[in-house]
Amino acid sequence: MSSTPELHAPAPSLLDLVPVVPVVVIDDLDHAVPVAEALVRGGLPVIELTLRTPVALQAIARVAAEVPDIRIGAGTVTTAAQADQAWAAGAQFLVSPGATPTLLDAMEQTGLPFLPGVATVSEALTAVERGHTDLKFFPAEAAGGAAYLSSIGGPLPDVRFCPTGGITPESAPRYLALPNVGCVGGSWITPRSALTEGRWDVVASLAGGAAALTGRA
Ligand SMILES: O=C(O)C(=O)C[C@H](O)[C@H](O)COP(=O)(O)O
Repeated sequence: MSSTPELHAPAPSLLDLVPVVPVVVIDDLDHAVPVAEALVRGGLPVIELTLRTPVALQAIARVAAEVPDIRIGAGTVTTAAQADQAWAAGAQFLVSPGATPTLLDAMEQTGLPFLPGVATVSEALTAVERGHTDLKFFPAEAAGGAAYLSSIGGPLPDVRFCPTGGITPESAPRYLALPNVGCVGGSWITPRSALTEGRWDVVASLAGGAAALTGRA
């Protein structure tokens, strides 16, 4: 019997999907699908929908069901229960602003890829001890910015980050130029005013600008 070797390409890291992961706050459930569609149109087929509003889980479920072209994740996962709820709603990845052992347990148990949040070298080492080398650096600008990440790249050569928090289209290239940064996160792509006014064209245009960002300033 001849056998064709199957190709098992490793799933790309969450850090290598897009240069900027849009961090989105949804107040009105009806905004979820048009926002996601606008991001896809603009060239950013990834959305981190934060669990900060009462409709967030429903919004994740809706996007997962109705916008197949986007990779939908849950952000602001701060409790074990939220990790489970996000998984059940259809989230395809999880992002947390920090990481406790309980939270790491819960996120691991979902089987989803996730980015645990860290702000210090010790926190990063704690995550690495558990096998997690793709991390969120939060709050990026306040915790030391690109200079901080550059400094810790020597002692932590195997760790890569998605810095998030206070990053702008102007500062993003400084981060993206670092070898230990795969992407950045930011909320500037989906301003609240654009959502409340239904300006999906604005979201698509901001997504287009973010999708074109690189480490070359
Ligand atoms: O909600 C979370 O899980 C967070 O960790 C916070 C967000 O990532 C930042 O609020 C986004 O930062 P901005 O682009 O400065 O708005």
